[in-house]
Amino acid sequence: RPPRAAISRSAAVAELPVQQPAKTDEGPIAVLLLNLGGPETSDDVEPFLYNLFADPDIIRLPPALAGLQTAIAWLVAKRRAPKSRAAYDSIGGGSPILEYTTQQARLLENRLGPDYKCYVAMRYWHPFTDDAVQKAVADGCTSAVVLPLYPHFSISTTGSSLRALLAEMQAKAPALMQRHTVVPSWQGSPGYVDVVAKLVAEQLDSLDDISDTTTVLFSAHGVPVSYVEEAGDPYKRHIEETVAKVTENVKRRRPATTATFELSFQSRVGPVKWLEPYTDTKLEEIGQRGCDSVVVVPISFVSEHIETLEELDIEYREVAEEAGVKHWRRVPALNLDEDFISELATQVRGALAKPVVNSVDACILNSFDLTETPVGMLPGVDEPVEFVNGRTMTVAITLTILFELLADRASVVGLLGLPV
Ligand SMILES: C=CC1=C(C)c2cc3[nH]c(cc4nc(cc5[nH]c(cc1n2)c(C)c5CCC(=O)O)C(CCC(=O)O)=C4C)c(C)c3C=C
Ligand SMILES: [Fe+2]
Repeated sequence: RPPRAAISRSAAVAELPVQQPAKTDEGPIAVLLLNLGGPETSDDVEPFLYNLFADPDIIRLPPALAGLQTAIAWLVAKRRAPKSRAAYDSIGGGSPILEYTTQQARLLENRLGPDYKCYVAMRYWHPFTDDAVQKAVADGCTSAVVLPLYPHFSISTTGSSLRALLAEMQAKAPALMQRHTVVPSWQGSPGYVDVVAKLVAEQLDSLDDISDTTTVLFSAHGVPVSYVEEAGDPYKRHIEETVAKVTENVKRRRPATTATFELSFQSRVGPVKWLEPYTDTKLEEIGQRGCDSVVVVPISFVSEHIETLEELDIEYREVAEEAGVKHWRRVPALNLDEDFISELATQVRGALAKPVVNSVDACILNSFDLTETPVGMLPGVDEPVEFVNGRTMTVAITLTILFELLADRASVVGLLGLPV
């Protein structure tokens, strides 16, 4: 993959929009809030996982295996579903991500006023990107601001969502295609840093009379190391920027604090190497070195969901306590915090005051070229890929069932390096 400076807009998208979105007599400005989505019920878990693993920006297969993407997604979703379902069951059967995102959209719309309408566009579960775009068109919106609810750019999150959005706008929303601007990432925005620091300081205060050996542990969702080292994903750099700025801000707010500040990565899936240190290993180390209190900060998430409510609050809390941590605090996600909603409004208004950044440029700014054939897709137009996928799916399902019958399947997924 070429270094960032070498990537330029391809001729195919040279005519993409440079028009600033604006309220027109025809309709309000759409604010498209991009997020991942999550299953609402136990029955949704497997199809949700299928949608996620069928995304070539999530499982980046070598070109030789590209035609197997859907079959592999089917296999991996099927195998992961029981574990995943149990996790969702432990937090009430589904993810609260839609509820929080819908409320965030409503509060943001109130904050922005009548010239704007906010729409939730989820990547892997309802309401999908196409639902959001269709709604905006039906409401008469002729321009849009695209705001990913991911402060840090990753190929696997914002990149993937922008790919889906671009395809949808190109096919069905020419006006929005002509007139949209994107906030590519907002990892260092003063308003964002400030609201996270405020929430961290509140948790530190709750430990004031109890402990003087506190570690503030920022825990970010991980990505495979290959995303950063081979594909040039800026995600790790973005996370590190936020952590440095929040740490500085907390120290300014609480100059007497003796806490130490560290970073780790959670939610690893599958056998490949992900960004390290892993949060569970880090928590063990913190307990073992005699630190008796920990403040965990879910740094890459803007609302509560499975990774905060189950992985951090249940699984990792237990790991920490077994390692000797006596006082566990978890900073809430940003959720409906008023300062956070103000920050979202600042991002929308800021985007309108700056030169237009269309979906392709937003990715190029982050070393990711949306106009290239995604890894995991065959070069060329979509149809042959679909055709190959359909055929190979049948063959692969048959092979999989044979494998299931004849072998320990862990060795099958291990061989392919797939997530389960
Ligand atoms: C916030 C940043 C996120 C990054 C980066 C990310 C990368 C990434 N995720 C997976 C695999 C899974 N993610 C799952 C759920 C999930 N992930 C994020 C965020 C990021 N993912 C969110 C907001 C959610 C939704 C949570 C919910 O409440 O529903 C899941 C499903 C849950 C599970 O079974 O663990 C999987 C699987 C990969 C492979 C990846 C990078 C390549
Ligand atoms: Fe994830």
